[in-house]
Amino acid sequence: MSKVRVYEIAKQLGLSNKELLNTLKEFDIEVKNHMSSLTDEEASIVTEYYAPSNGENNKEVVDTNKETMEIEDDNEDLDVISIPTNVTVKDLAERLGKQSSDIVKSLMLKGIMATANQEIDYETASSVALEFDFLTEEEEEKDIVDEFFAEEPDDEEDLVTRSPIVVVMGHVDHGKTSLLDAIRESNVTSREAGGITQHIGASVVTINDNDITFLDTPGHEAFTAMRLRGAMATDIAILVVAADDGVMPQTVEAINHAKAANVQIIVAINKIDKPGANQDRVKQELVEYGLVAEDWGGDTICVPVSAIEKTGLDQLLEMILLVSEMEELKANPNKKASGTIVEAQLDKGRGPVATVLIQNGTLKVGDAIIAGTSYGKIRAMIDDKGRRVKQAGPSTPVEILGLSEVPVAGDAFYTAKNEREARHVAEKVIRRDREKLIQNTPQKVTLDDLFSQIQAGNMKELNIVVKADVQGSVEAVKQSLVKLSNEEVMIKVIHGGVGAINESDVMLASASNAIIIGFNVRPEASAKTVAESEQIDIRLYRVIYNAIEDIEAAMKGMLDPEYREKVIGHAEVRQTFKVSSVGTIAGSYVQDGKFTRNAKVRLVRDGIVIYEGELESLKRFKDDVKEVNSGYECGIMLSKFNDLKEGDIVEAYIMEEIPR
Ligand SMILES: Nc1nc2c(ncn2[C@@H]2O[C@H](COP(=O)(O)OP(=O)(O)OP(=O)(O)O)[C@@H](O)[C@H]2O)c(=O)[nH]1
Repeated sequence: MSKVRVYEIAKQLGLSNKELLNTLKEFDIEVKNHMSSLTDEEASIVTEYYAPSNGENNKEVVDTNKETMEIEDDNEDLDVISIPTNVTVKDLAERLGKQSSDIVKSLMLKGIMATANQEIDYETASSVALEFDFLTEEEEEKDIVDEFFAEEPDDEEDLVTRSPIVVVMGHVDHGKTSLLDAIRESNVTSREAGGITQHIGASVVTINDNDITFLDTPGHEAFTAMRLRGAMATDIAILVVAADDGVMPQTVEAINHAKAANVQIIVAINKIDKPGANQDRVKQELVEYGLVAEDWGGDTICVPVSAIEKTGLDQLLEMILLVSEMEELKANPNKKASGTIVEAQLDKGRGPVATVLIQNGTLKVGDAIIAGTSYGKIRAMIDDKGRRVKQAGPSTPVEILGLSEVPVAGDAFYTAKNEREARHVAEKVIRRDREKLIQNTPQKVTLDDLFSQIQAGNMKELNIVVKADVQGSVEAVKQSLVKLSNEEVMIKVIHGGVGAINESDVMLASASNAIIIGFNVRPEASAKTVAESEQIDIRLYRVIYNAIEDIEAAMKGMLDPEYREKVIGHAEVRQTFKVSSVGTIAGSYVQDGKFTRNAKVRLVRDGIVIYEGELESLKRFKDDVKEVNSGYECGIMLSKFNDLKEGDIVEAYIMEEIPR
């Protein structure tokens, strides 16, 4: 029985595939799509249906039928390609082996204007393909991003032991950097001369033929930043505690961070060479935090060391190996590599440079990788000893060149089949990120919507710019704010400075999606304009406590100021008159907005607020008035404040209810 395809008959009858498919349905002829075949009998049913009723035309129908069958023979030569439900003109062109311009032209003839990057639907794509003698079938829809990132579990027999990845944490000045340096140096001298360590963000130390990978950035901040991005790149945390100082606030933080991340802790009791060193006190204090030393009956390994005198280092390294052996750290070196970006920056000469830590598989020069929205083919790889390498296996850190842009530290990286796939996935990720952003973050972060953003998982880091009248306040605010960080959101003061809030503060806030907090300072006029257009939340306070309270409340979704101040005008003091028994009257000029008698006011001198209160009186010439508009002069007296000077700015504001 000969067969003919639906689209062929549609073409013969001058119908769209859809129309014909509908008709077939009416005749109860079951077909899946326009690629489906019809029997002669089925074909003649529809051709007859569409044929004019006179005899001549009937003959034509028969002829048509014949011609259709001839076409079928031609079909044997036609290639079939699969295309997705929605395909870009460019992608279709690639699949057809044509130029995008050929497709654009063909679409144009159909009355469809489309650019190379525009998507067209399956029907349209299919009709274009036909013109280039290609039959199409619809590709099953798959989320290529999900599919790409879905990792296949490894078979037990493919797994081999890998070396541990270690981070050093502890309180400031307890010797994290010194200890790392000492470990690296002692390791270098044990090798032949010339093995100079290259700073790539992580380094490999060898002891008794076993490797240990150390992340170079000490401290739990970097570690937590990575963890917040979902990267779990460390196996063991070395908690450095100075024997002369004991457990301090950041020691406790480090313990908590390591515990939260389920990372094994090894305690290095450092500075044992110092006269005030007291190891027992350290062990005693650690008990409070659930770390009981082995010689005290617990299971926490404590190693006494001196980074300065380089004692205890080998023992520490051996303990790391012991713990990693117990942990049975494994990976499969025989597959495409995946891991974490440890560090990344833009190098003037070499372009985007990133240090990656391979966690599974083997990375090779020439591999195409994707990390966040960055992708590319690896041009070169350099290890921590500064040597060029061709490939790197699990637990190895290498610096790589060849990425399209600088990835974010903490991002995971994956290997693609080729550069084309890497680009394709990156583009999809970018598009998806953008859609997500548009969907979930209609605007920049504000304290009012902080809670909902945290809940939606969009906010993992609240960036803050702090401006204050004196350096002391900047520091105080910084410290108290950072302490508010919790499991869900990390508060980061990205910039702190003295003086009025200026345009560059706002630009910085905009670029880093930050909010601005000001203490006893005001935004400059230009900063305000930019802040409005960029939708940057600027919060002004006179008391640090209030700021802490607000942010804390916002993080819990309980921010309550139902009123928000609205600045209604500014006036510049041009002349002052002292009137005995009354006080100082400021002859002022309303620069913008207006002044109303019942408005609240603040006096700003060089961007610093020096008074906040009420208007004592508002006059035009000798008369009391209810309001003065911009462009007019007026006399202003402040309630219980007389220290007005020429050039001061009086800001008028009202408290306005904000709709929730
Ligand atoms: N006596 C003695 N001093 C040490 C030892 N280890 C570090 N120090 C000193 O302690 C100070 C702080 O050491 P760092 O290595 O900078 O400490 P850190 O923990 O990395 O400090 P931050 O990076 O600022 O958090 C330096 O002056 C070191 O010389 C030690 O074993 N013995």
